[in-house]
Amino acid sequence: MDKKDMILPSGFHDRLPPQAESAARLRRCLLDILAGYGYRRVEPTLVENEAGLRANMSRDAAQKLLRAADPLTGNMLAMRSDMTVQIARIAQSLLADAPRPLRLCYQGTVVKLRADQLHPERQQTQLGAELIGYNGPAAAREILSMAVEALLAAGVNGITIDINLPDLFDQLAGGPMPIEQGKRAEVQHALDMKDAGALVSLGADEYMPLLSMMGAFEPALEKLSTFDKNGVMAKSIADLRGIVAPISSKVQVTLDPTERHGFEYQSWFGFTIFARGHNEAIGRGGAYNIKNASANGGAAHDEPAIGFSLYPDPLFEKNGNMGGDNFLFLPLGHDEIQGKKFRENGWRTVTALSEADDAKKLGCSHIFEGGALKRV
Ligand SMILES: N[C@@H](Cc1c[nH]c[nH+]1)C(=O)O
Repeated sequence: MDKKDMILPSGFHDRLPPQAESAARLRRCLLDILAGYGYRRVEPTLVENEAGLRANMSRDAAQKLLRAADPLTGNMLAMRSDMTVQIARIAQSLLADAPRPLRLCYQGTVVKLRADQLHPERQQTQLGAELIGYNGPAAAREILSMAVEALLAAGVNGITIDINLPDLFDQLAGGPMPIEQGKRAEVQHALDMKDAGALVSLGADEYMPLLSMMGAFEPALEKLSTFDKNGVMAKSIADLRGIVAPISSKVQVTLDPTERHGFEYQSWFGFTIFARGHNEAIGRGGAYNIKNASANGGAAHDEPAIGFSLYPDPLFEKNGNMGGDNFLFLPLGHDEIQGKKFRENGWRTVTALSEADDAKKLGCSHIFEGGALKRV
């Protein structure tokens, strides 16, 4: 094989020991917490028909799919870039008749078409949970608590949860603080950019206070309730307090009501997860509605759902402890029964296959010699 053919495409990397093992341990630990909360595991396919995958995706996200024509059928195929939309498809088709609320969890690799400077990786691990059939405050509380518990169990430090209200602007603009339809996209963009000048020039001064409402959760929520003169958000504000209560002493919680970055389909509630030492978010979640898929013979109505996805790869890279203190070299002619016992007791045995094998070179910490365990 030509050496240059062995170079991987940009944005793709193999994971080697010890990171690959640390990654497996971390995934197991996160998934065990989700399983403990009654979330059943699903394994969606890596590749789907592009049209099916797009059905629950925004146009923007669909444009970032890595596609290829299927030589068997000529159909356009795509690799998944977000497993949440696959869970939505499964909930509406194969599991349309399963009782609600339906709790599912998943873990797998997702791929995107392009990398950018901020996100150089095109292949990522995605791991998460989705609760389908109800997305009110009680569901939000469960999902958020579970995400935090999983990350804490996995030893992630310095967690910050940023709470967002992705459809807040739509709610206000279509209700108590009207903005004419034709102008909404521009005002929304000004809010997204946190651009006070643009808000003024668009005549949306009323919305200015929203820009300064980000920060520590309680004070920011207090500001939001002062801003909410007519009390239209009073219930949502009380709900948010209830949702955050179980995690507020365990992690840092912030509020950024107008932030929508990365929320492709979430509705009344969203959150972004950060961990100390990582500039990029390590997870995201929120409430959304699964579009009616009755045309495929599935459920005949939109379904509320809520969930979260973690992107734990950066955590693996930092957890690269070789963990090599239990590698035991078994020389030629050792007792195989004894070897089995060692494995049962947690040793990882490396069996000599020829005289040339060397315990030290093979990374072993111990050797079983003359009936005794010795350090290498
Ligand atoms: N899959 C979404 C997060 C999410 C899961 N469930 C609801 N929202 C993302 O990666 O951005």
